[in-house]
Amino acid sequence: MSFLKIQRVSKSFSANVNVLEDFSLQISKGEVFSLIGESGSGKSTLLRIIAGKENRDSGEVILGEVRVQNPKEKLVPGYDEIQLVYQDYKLFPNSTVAENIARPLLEYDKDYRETRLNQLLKLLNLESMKDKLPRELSGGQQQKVAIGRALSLEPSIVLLDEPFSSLDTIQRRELIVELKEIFRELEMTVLFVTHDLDDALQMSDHLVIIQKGKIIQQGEAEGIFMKPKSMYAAKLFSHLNPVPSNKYHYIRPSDVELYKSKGLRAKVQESQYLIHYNQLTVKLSNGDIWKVEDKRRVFKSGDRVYLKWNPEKEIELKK
Ligand SMILES: Nc1ncnc2c1ncn2[C@@H]1O[C@H](COP(=O)(O)OP(=O)(O)OP(=O)(O)O)[C@@H](O)[C@H]1O
Repeated sequence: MSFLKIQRVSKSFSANVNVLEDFSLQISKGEVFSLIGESGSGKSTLLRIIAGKENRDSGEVILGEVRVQNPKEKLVPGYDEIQLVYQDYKLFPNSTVAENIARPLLEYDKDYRETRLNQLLKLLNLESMKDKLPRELSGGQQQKVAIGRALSLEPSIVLLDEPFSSLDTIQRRELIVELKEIFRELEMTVLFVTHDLDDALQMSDHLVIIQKGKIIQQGEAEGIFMKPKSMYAAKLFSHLNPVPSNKYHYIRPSDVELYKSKGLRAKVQESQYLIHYNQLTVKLSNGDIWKVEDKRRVFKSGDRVYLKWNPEKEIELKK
């Protein structure tokens, strides 16, 4: 049964430009969804609307049994049970890790506050750092403290708005893996917004792809990879090579095999060393430029190469 229901939400900031258009999405309790879309596609606006921090023009957001009210309908906008964490979520610089995490609990009784704080420090593996100040921590640890603060009020949903984009790739990957485990343990419902497909996949198999304020596809990542419904969804995963014999068909570089004779003839224009293969830019006799993967690293610029692929791997895209 759906826990978060977003029903036909629309929002515009200026006339004739809808940032969100008739947007609907449902998430069950304990599910983690990754929402991916390019800059300006309406991701942050959506999260702010879900959190009750931005007025929607129409539509409803329901969490459990509760209708999320617009800020204009509420004296204090937002809800304790819906926590939004974003990139420049500021920690209090002169407060310790423990004080930062427990800050939202100041009105609760001392015993509960201490028990909850200790639970969170343990969960987030921050016990040894509880007396440190934010500036003594790495960027990843600081973001964990921010997540700890968001979790302190025992929210029923956490909305993450690119909270890791200031971290380097290694820190980011490690933090995502760690948080994923924590969310699983807490059976937390999470909506993670990013523009990076790798980050999205690290966090969850369930992708929601948005473009210009509308969902263009959602579901398991593998299904979208195999059967993307649009060029944008397809290209999130890899480059696409146009198949010469059918103007609606494309083949991914990883599905093309390379031979020294027999197949579709092409000439290597460039070879780029990448971690798992050399990426070749090749030119077909019809002038098309393809990207293919030379996994054995044998072809050089200027070489002839012959290409073959399984037609079942071709992706059909009509638009
Ligand atoms: N308060 C606002 N006033 C006017 N326009 C706004 C406001 N907030 C967002 N917008 C506009 O709405 C559109 C969507 O913005 P939003 O921040 O939701 O996108 P996003 O997908 O989160 O982008 P990014 O990945 O760059 O953060 C943008 O064109 C933005 O300029």
